[in-house]
Amino acid sequence: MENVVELKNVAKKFKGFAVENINLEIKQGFVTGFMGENGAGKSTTIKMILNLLQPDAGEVKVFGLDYHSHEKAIKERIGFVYDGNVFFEGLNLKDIKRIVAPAYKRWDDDLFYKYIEQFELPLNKAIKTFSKGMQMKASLAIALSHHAELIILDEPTAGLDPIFRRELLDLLQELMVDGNRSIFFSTHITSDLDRIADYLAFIHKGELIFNQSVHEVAENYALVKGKLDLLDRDTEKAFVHIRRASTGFEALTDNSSEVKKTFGDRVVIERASLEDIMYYLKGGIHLG
Ligand SMILES: Nc1ncnc2c1ncn2[C@@H]1O[C@H](COP(=O)(O)OP(=O)(O)OP(=O)(O)O)[C@@H](O)[C@H]1O
Repeated sequence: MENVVELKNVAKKFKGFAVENINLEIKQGFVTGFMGENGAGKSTTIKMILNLLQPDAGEVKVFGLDYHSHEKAIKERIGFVYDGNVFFEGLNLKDIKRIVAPAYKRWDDDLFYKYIEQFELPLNKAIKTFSKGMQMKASLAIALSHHAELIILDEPTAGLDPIFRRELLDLLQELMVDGNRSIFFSTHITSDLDRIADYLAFIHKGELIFNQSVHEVAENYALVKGKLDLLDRDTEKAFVHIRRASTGFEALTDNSSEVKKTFGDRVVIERASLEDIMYYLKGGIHLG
């Protein structure tokens, strides 16, 4: 399987925060959800993938190419979608198209108008009058009109109402029918990930905790409940984080089969939702 993005040992240090030793592969032809709590380092990582921020160490490759010698070729093939002031906000979509289109070799006017119609976006109204959702759609229409193979979205659904959110997710899923397109999107809304992600990358305090298919995550991670006397220095190693109460413990494991082997039916093993995983990892020091 080919990777559209490869980060090798990537690091970036800010005052009081660091993204460290990130090894991340984004698979071609799939939707990868990038999850992590506020301030975990999602935007920082995305900016490094887009070359908007240079890593202090490590290597970033997109489509197997590096920015050093292939910046233009890479950027032609990426669409970055977010709801900020991407465009001059006094301009309307017609003006923006006039400015943006010549920058892309593969710009497709017909496709642009098709998406404008599909997204019900006004061509002649200033972008500043657009709602958050409309801005997101405008940005997506532009990314799609230059046939971007890799679409990167930074928190595309944050601040959108539930209906719009669902519409956007459906749309992203439709885009995948095309074949070799890849989508990478960051979010902390776990239901969005449940809905469309094939792979999940999880970042916590600047460290990539895992990057697995949704099936692997469902297989490996589990919530385990049992009596306190089952825990000791050795058995605790099976858990990522443990919560103790007088009535017993509840813990998250990233190695469900090992827990089954160690504890058998002396514990109750339940499916861990993505929210459970985020919650436990957030509260957790890394054991084991
Ligand atoms: N240019 C910068 N200079 C200094 N610190 C920065 C800079 N950019 C980001 N940071 C810090 O890095 C940390 C991670 O920020 P980042 O935006 O990557 O998180 P995030 O996971 O995208 O969070 P959120 O979900 O809240 O958007 C934060 O503590 C932020 O203050």
